[in-house]
Amino acid sequence: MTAAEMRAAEEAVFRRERQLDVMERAGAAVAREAARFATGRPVLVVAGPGNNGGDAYVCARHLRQGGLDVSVAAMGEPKAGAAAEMWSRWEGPVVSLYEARPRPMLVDGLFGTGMTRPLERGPRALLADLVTAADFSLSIDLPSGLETDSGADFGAPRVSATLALAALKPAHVLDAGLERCGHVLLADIAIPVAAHRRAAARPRLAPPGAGDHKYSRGMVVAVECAMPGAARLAARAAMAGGAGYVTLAGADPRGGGPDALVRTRIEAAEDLAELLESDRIASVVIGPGLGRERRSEALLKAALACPHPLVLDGDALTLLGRQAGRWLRDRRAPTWLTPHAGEFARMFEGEGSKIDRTLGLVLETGATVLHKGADTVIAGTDGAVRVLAGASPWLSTAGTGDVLAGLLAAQAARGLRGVAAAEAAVWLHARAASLAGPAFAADALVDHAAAALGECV
Ligand SMILES: NC(=O)C1=CN([C@@H]2O[C@H](COP(=O)(O)OP(=O)(O)OC[C@H]3O[C@@H](n4cnc5c(N)ncnc54)[C@H](O)[C@@H]3O)[C@@H](O)[C@H]2O)[C@H](O)CC1
Ligand SMILES: [K+]
Repeated sequence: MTAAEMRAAEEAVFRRERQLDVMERAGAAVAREAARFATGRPVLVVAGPGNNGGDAYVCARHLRQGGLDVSVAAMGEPKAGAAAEMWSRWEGPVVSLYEARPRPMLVDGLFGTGMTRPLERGPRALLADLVTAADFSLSIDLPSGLETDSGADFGAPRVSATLALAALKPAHVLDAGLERCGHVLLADIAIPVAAHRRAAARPRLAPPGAGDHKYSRGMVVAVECAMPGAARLAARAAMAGGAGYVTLAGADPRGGGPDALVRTRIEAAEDLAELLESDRIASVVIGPGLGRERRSEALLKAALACPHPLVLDGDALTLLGRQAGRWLRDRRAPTWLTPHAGEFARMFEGEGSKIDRTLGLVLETGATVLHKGADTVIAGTDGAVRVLAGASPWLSTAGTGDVLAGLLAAQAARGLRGVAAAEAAVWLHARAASLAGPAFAADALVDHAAAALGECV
C-alpha cells in the first residue's frame, strides 16, 4: 500500500479507535520483534519527530519493561498528538542523535511513511554509523530514508530487518528498498487493508487430466530468427513449463534441440502467417533472438496479426519501441510484454515508481506487462499488480529472459490469462533459479523448471 492508502486505512480505524491505542499496538509489535532479535543485549532506540518516532518510544518502553537495557536517542521532539504523548510516557533519558552511542541492537524509528525528502547529510551519516556498529538493526515500518511509494533512495542505511506495519509498502520490494530493508517482516496491527497489489505467490496449477492430450495441454509456437539459441531456450522452457506440444518455427530445419521439439520450416513471413492460421495453436512467443533485421520485422508483423495469445519479448519489444501502443492497441487476443529496464525505456517513458510506469505501459498497449529486474513488476489491464522481489541474483545472466518468455508462453497455452499467467511464469522462473543454485547457465534453469512446476500441482 502507498503512503496515502496507508493513511486512509489508518484514518478509517481512527473513526472508531483512539490513535494512541493503534500506536500502542504498533510499538508493542515492534518491541516483540526487537526483543526476539536483541536476545538480552543492550538496545539503542532512535526516534524521529513523527509517528514513526511515536512507535519507537512505545517500543523502548516495552523493551525496558521486559527487562532490557534501553537507551533512546532522538532527532527532534514530537510536537503534538499521539507521538508527543508516547514521548512523555517514556520515563528514561533521551539524548540527541548526535550524542548517541552505538549499542549491539539498534531500533530505527526516525522516519517511516512520512518521508517526503532525502535525509540530510548529518543524520544520514549518524544513522549509517549506528547501524554499522550494531550487531543487529531493526527498522520500524521502513528503513529511515526511503521514499515509501517508489523505494527510491533518500539516504537509508541497509538494516538487518524491517518490520512493515499493517501492509507492505512499495519501498519494501522496489528499487533501493529491495536491498536496504534486509529481511522484511510484516506485523498485523489490526488495520484492515484491501490491496490490489500483492507479492507474487506460488501458483496453483492443474495437472493434466485423464482426458488430456498434447493439443489440449496447449501447443506453443516459438519463432526463431537471428540467434537460434535464444528461441531454442524459450521453446525448451515452454516444454518444461507444461505445454503439451512445442514447435520451433525457423529457417533451419536441422538446428539442435531436444528430440521432442518439433521444427517447422518457415522461410518468409508469409510462411509464418500461414502456420499461425492453425487453430490448434494455443500461444505464440516471438522476440528471443529475433534480431532487428527486415526479416525480423516482417516475422513480428505476422505474429502480431495472428489470432492467438502472444508473448512479445526481447527484440520484438525493441522493434515495437515507441510505436508499441499503436501496434498493440487493436490486438484482440491476449498479449504479454516482458521488457527488462532497457527495453521498457525504449517503449515507454512514464513517471513515478516502477509500478506506476508499468501500469502506464499497460494503459498504452492494452497488454499485460511483465517488467523484469531484481524487482519484477507485473501489471494487468484490470489494474492488478504483482511484485516479485528477492529472486536469485544469479539470474543476471544471458538467456534467462528467453527462458521466462517460454515459461510464460506455456502458461498462456495452458489457458492462464493476464496477470495470472505472468505471475505463474515469474514464480516458476524464480523457483527454478533457486533450485539451480549459484552460477548457473540459462540452460540449467530449464532443467529445474519441471521440478518447480511439480511444487505447484
Ligand atoms: N498514524 C498513526 O497513528 C500511526 C502511524 N504509524 C507510524 O507512523 C509512521 C508515519 O508517521 P508520520 O508521522 O506520518 O511520518 P514520519 O514519522 O515518517 O515522519 C515524520 C515527519 O518528518 C518530516 N520529514 C520528512 N522527511 C524528512 C527529512 N528528510 N528530514 C527531516 N524531516 C523529515 C515530515 O514532515 C513528517 O511529518 C508510519 O511509518 C508508522 O511507523 C503506526 O504504525 C500506527 C499508528
Ligand atoms: K524507520
